[in-house]
Amino acid sequence: MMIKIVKGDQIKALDRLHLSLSGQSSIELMERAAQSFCDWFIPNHAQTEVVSIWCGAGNNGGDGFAIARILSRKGFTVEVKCCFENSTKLSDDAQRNFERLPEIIRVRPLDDHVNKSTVLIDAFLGVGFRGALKESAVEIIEKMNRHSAKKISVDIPSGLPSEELPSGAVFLADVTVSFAQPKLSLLLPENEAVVGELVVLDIGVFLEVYEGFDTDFYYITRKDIPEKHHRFGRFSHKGDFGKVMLMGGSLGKMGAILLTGKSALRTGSGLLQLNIDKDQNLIAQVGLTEAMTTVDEKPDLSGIDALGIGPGWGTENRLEKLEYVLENFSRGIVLDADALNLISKNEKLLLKLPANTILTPHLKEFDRLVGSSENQLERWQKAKELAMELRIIIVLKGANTLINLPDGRQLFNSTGNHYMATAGSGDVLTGMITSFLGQGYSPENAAICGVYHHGLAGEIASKSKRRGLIAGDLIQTIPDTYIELGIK
Ligand SMILES: NC(=O)C1=CN([C@@H]2O[C@H](COP(=O)(O)OP(=O)(O)OC[C@H]3O[C@@H](n4cnc5c(N)ncnc54)[C@H](OP(=O)(O)O)[C@@H]3O)[C@@H](O)[C@H]2O)[C@@H](O)CC1
Ligand SMILES: Nc1ncnc2c1ncn2[C@@H]1O[C@H](COP(=O)(O)OP(=O)(O)O)[C@@H](O)[C@H]1O
Ligand SMILES: [K+]
Repeated sequence: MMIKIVKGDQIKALDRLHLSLSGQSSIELMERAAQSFCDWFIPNHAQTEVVSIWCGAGNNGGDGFAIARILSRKGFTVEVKCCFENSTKLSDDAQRNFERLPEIIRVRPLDDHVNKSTVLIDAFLGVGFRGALKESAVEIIEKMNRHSAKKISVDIPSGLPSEELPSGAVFLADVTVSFAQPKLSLLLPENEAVVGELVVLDIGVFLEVYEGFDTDFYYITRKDIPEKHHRFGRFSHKGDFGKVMLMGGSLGKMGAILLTGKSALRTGSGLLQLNIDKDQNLIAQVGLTEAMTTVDEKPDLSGIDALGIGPGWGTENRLEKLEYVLENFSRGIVLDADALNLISKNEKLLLKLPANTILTPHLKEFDRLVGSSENQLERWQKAKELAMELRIIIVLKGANTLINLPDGRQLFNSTGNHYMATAGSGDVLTGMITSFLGQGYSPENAAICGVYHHGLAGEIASKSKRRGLIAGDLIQTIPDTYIELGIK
């Protein structure tokens, strides 16, 4: 069961369902949210001198009061800024946490001046924000934005609607710490300057409660992954781990297909065959000693469990070969890079794609396939429609890669970071997804596991490599992702 991205105006109903199933009270859930926030905050902000928490009258403000109490008890100097006229306006749970503020915390009324703080926490407006901002709220948001402190939003930046772009003043966060599930607007690239870094914290909402909510958007988390993996036994042999063929590379671009090949092997493929141009054979054989090569225009596809096509391939004189493959192989295909560009130039190929073919376009490749979009919401919609129409899987790459399934579900990935925006990173992903297909995973699970492990490899590798991360580091780190997830 995967977390759904429930709409902002349904979150109250989601909470109620969780509370009735879990027997928890709403104030306990708020405490859990505040505690999760502090568990994330404390190790990351040990040097902070003053934390200024701007609290509204609703439950977002309630979270802020609870966070203030917890941080103060942990030794932080905390001040609370009241972003409401008087405390009679507070929601019940906000009121209770307001009353529990320790005396040591300085509580400043709306019109009071604010200290120079090192961190400003925005607990003014959360998912309860509706309609146009009141003038008084605009002023508060502008005041917060003028502050030079590091800015962190609780749940969602104040003034940002849950599913759209902001239409007026909005808090500009360096980091947004969202509870239970990311709100859809936090995943829009257009909102990057508003949201900053995105952190999503598990606050223990029961997975069962998501079932009744109507949305096609899901969020892939760590919990979803282990059960999707195959188990291999003591007597497993290399045939069980699958035989994959990769087609790609061309003069000057052999690196791409070698990266894809190494990635497939590191992901666990038992046998790898590279189908490359004859004059590049030596490079392939030397570059990847574990692989076999073929140079046939129409290679023998019998016995192949999965095919990955496109990295470094070029589009010149490839059409016939791609048609040959699409007509003669349907066991599991991943199309990337130049295979996608070839389709863009020959749209009729789209109709030849076997059901469940996996396409892995980045935004530009996707736009070349279907035409440009005004914004990301429109692009997501087009990806969903195309996946449904052709019964294929479209992996729309980027931060929070979106997997579009033939049944209309759209799954956002939660792993990865911007250090992965480096040449060849996509080639590595193609190798991983093809490898999982070859190991007998369903196309849906191959896409999910590929995307999740790829992002996780990026997270692990970037701990020591940061902006020096290269695609080869991702490949070397793939085995660590299995260790991290406890998968044998
Ligand atoms: N499971 C979870 O996710 C959990 C969620 N939790 C937390 O609850 C939060 C949601 O709380 P919520 O529903 O009380 O609403 P919230 O965001 O505080 O906003 C209400 C305030 O906004 C104001 N306001 C509204 N529109 C406005 C406008 N246009 N212009 C100006 N003001 C406007 C409105 O004022 P009013 O209109 O009533 O005068 C009222 O004061 C959620 O984001 C998360 O932080 C956790 O505690 C527990 C687990
Ligand atoms: N900012 C980012 N956050 C997370 N992942 C990213 C980010 N930028 C790129 N990636 C990932 O890196 C990969 C880049 O793929 P692609 O653009 O095809 O690279 P290349 O063509 O160089 O191989 C994709 O899997 C994408 O999801
Ligand atoms: K907020």
